[in-house]
Amino acid sequence: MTEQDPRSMNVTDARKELEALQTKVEAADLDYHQKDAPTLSDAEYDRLKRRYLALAEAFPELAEEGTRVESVGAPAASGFGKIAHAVRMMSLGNAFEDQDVEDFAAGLRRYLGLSSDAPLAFTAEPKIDGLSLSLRYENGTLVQAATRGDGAVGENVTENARTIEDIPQQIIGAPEVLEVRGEVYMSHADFEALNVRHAETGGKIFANPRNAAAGSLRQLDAEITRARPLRFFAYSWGELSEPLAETQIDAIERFKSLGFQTNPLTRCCQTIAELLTHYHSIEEQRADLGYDIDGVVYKVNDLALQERLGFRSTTPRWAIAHKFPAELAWTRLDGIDIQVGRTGALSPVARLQPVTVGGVVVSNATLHNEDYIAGLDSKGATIRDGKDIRVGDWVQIYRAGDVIPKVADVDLNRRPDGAEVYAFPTHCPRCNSPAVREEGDAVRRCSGGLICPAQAVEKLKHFVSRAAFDIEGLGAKQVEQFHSDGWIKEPADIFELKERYGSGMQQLKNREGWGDKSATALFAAIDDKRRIEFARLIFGLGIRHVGEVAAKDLALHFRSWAALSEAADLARPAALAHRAADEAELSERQTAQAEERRAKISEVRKAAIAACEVSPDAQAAWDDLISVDGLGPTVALSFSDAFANPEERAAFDRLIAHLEVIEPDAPTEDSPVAGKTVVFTGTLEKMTRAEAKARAEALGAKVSGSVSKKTDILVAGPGAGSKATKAAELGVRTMDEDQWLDLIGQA
Ligand SMILES: NC(=O)c1ccc[n+]([C@@H]2O[C@H](COP(=O)([O-])OP(=O)(O)OC[C@H]3O[C@@H](n4cnc5c(N)ncnc54)[C@H](O)[C@@H]3O)[C@@H](O)[C@H]2O)c1
Ligand SMILES: [Zn+2]
Repeated sequence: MTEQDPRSMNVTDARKELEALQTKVEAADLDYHQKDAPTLSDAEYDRLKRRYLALAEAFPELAEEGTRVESVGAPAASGFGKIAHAVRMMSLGNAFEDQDVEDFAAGLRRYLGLSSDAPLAFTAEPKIDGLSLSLRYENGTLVQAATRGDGAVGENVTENARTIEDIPQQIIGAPEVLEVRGEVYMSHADFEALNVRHAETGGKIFANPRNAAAGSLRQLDAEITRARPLRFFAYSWGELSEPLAETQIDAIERFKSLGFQTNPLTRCCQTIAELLTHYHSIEEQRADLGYDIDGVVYKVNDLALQERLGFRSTTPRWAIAHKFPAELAWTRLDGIDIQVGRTGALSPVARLQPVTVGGVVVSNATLHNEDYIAGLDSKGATIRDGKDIRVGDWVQIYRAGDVIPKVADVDLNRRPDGAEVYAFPTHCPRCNSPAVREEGDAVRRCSGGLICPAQAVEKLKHFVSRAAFDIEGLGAKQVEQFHSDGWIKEPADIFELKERYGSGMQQLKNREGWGDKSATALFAAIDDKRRIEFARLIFGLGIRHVGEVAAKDLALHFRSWAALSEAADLARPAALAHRAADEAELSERQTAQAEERRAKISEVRKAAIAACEVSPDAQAAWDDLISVDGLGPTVALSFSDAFANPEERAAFDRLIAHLEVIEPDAPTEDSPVAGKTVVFTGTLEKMTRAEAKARAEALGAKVSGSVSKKTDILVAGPGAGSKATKAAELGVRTMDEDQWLDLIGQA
């Protein structure tokens, strides 16, 4: 089950998937939060939700079209009185890998303008798997208890909460108004005893302690709750008449002194390394705790910083839940399928005896590449103790977070007799062309080019994807259909669909899933894209290594198709010389002695280039090409290869004949910042970073991410850190946001 990268998706496919996800997530939310009877595993639910969020983020316009706006939990169930929370109750963002935690902390530092070595402490505490509850005390007396509900309005469970021993009815020395928040949960022992009792008396059997806790608290008759052994940990707060403390950890201490249970594994950590150590220590104690936890929650300790960081729509920016990894499972590898990608890459996929991993049935998993199967990493070092993977083997499947399941390990004890070493195909399984592996490339590629149907379909999918031509009504599925019918083989064919098959549009209208309206709409959408921005066109060609950024830079630099293809032609001899030099360098690397290597290599490169007798014009064109922002020799070479390939070039020409290219706006040359290198740092208040960059570039400035001697201007907002220091050292002109806007005449 592979998921398509949202960035390469078409709006039609995205809408469909979003709608399907929305229906599933909403149903699961109701089953879980309202009925306390989940119909999906948490891992599967999390996967759906993350996928939903990733798509909604990539296609904000779809989220605005009325698809589900993100929310917390589920609305309060009918039957309960409703309580509007004075301060919203939130969910938590998730981290799965250590890297996610590093990214989280780095993001906070950026947001706060803290340098990477400035102190930033966090609390770490178990994430209790129960349900959250908000308790309101006025003048020390418990007056109200509410569930989270949808975050804004919860269910009134005051009478139920009064039956829980861990929840004090009276507290002494508290602020006049104090809302204590925490988790209601049930211990393993109590959960089991409850189910045994219910089995005897014919009561409801709960699937897990969380459901039992939620089902027990959310009873219309509080006397039923009284008979259920619920517990409560305090970890947070809502409305307060005066501050509780200055730090998270002191606030927890304060709860403790007021008579609440707080989790004994709560710690304050000074570094990420400390957080991770504590995470692993909690993970080790997990089985012995006697209650369910599903991760560790990290919170910024300084409450003033929490305040500054604030909230996103449903989660605080200052906290994250570091979830425990999804389970592992063993199963049999029944076969290895080879998928062929857009650039011909052959990717091995494990076909598995279906197995449940973290609540999801997995029947496919990635095997990465040839070396991975053989037991090697990209540098040739052994992995899995050098064990290779063979068809028939028992393999361990690992699945965490959003990540596609992967084959992680092999059980040699269960290897069937006669299992053979896997021979990676040397020919493309789709077109039978030789599959070649170049020096330094981990991937073997089909050399069939345009004759390979697998590559052709992937290229077409790329062509209609969101960042390229983004043709409404023409998603991956339609492209596959049209290609298998022989209607479209290459991008140019899309623009001939109407002439070829459109007379009366009989053919299309008669197809299943199509009608008069959708066929007409499709042709209109195609016509709409006959005028296309230059950068989208370049990206849509699907040249290896030429991504969105390189395409934009090429478009800005060359401005017209004629100039672009002319540059490719002119630079070709120098590109070939560059390749010859690369090859010479590679063989030299294998022989030369370490000390002499550098000098030797540059000598060998020079000789290889000299042997190619590159004209000064060609050299200048090549130098120009690799100097295009962010391009460099690898991308430039791949670009040059594409244009020098006669079949590909002919396909480009056929496509261009249908198009009118919209050239990018010329940057202003007479602006005060034209040609200047600018760096933005700190918090910008009047524009986003992206806006600031776009405006500066439109005025002919170059925007860079780091301060160096080449920097002309540093625009520093509040919270600017090391960049401002460096600029001062180098004597770089520094100004604030207003001065900058003044300078560019946009104050
Ligand atoms: N299986 C299903 O069908 C299904 C459906 C909906 C939700 N879910 C589960 O619920 C989760 C989403 O629910 P969510 O929005 O409550 O998110 P969440 O449970 O992942 O995280 C937020 C919650 O963590 C709790 N929490 C526990 N310990 C905490 C601590 N020390 N500090 C702060 N908060 C703490 C709070 O109640 C808070 O509301 C999903 O990840 C999924 O696992 C499952
Ligand atoms: Zn092929």
